Amino acid sequence: MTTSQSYNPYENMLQLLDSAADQLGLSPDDYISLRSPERELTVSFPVEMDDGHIEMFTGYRVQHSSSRGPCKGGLRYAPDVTIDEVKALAAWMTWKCAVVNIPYGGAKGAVRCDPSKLTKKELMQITRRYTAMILPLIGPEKDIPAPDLNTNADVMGWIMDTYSMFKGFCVPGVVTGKPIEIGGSLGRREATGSGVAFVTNEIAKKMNIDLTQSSAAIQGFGNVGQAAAYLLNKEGCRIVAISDISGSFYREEGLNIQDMIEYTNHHPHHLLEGYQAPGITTINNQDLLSLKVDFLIPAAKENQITSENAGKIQAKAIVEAANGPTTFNADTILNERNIIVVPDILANAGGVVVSYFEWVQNIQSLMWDENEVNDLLLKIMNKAFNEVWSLHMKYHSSLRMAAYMLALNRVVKAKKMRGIFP
Ligand SMILES: NC(=O)c1ccc[n+]([C@@H]2O[C@H](COP(=O)([O-])OP(=O)(O)OC[C@H]3O[C@@H](n4cnc5c(N)ncnc54)[C@H](O)[C@@H]3O)[C@@H](O)[C@H]2O)c1
Repeated sequence: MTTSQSYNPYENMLQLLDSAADQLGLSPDDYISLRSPERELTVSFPVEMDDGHIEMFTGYRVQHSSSRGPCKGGLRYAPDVTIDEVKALAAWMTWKCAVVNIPYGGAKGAVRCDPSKLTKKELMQITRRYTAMILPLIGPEKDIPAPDLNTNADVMGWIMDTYSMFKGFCVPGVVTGKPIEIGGSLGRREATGSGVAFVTNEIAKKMNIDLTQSSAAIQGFGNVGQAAAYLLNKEGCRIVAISDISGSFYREEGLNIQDMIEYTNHHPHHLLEGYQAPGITTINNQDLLSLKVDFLIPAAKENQITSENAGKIQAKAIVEAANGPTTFNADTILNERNIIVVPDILANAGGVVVSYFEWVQNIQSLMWDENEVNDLLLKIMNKAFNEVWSLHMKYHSSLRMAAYMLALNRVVKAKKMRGIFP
């Protein structure tokens, strides 16, 4: 990872927000309240570990905006997560939900912990206690968590159960990304990757790149990276490089994605660590980012494409599957170098769109089939992509700026219609 000492994701988000507001000709009064989150909660709590000792954990839940509906956003587990990271991620959720025009605001949560060093029981205790601590903030009408880095359907199931125990009845709509058996939606697990594959297809068409003759490098091989790799590969794109936290794997003729997914399924921490196959070489994680490919897909975490490595990128387009992988300064360099960036708030919105479908099914006690889910997902992603593209053409702006303008305009309109309380 390229870590610039001064990098602050929230500052990064504010720079973009101010630029978009400027382009839209908004006055500070129109959007000043969007420069700060509506609510921030920091919690500290003890957990009895398997060996009997007590360990303290810190968690966060930040609600950036509820102007367009209940707050919505993932929960991440990471040892180095900061409140500014969570604040930025919460704001990105507000913009993302507005870009795809679903009736949510933005939120995000985190617990400072390293799941690779925890047993399943410890992870469950942490999740249950964290849920209890943030209980007053969450609920189907208030704020609905979902999976993010290092969290998954199991974690969502424990949150749903803990919340339901406090309420005294089953409340599936309190989280999305749950196991199917307890109210999860068909298609949710692959949804973010499906959206990434969809926008990669669309941008390929705009760039006159034949997807079946194209190549891609993917950083990150978790929930999102795996689904994106699988779907793009299925459509004929050659995935030449994939990395995870354990290393990067390269094969010019293309990697066997199914084999790699199966390998991670059997690894205790779902990693590619030790993966071997004919023709595969290992490369440096940084070198993956500068490979000569059609599409570079960062699907790991924020702050990966920085002013230090943006000049070395050789991909024709970057499709941001991760949240915030590109810094503000790196974005300027990429624009100057005419490298197209499909921004995170559009590219990875498939997950929250199907989370929305899951919530709709939960509150109506309905179950949609997978085709219904996928058809509606593609319809929404298609509309959002075209709206962003139209603004990009109209204002000769980057796709990121166009997406921010689309989102900000929607949120500001909602705020104006509601007025200021009291
Ligand atoms: N899960 C979702 O539905 C969803 C939706 C929208 C956006 N996102 C974003 O997508 C990104 C990935 O989320 P996820 O749910 O797939 O997480 P995950 O924990 O399932 O996977 C993350 C992957 O990134 C790898 N990784 C971490 N640091 C790395 C590094 N320095 N170099 C290379 N690989 C590294 C990990 O080993 C893992 O393979 C995050 O930015 C997340 O916020 C996720």
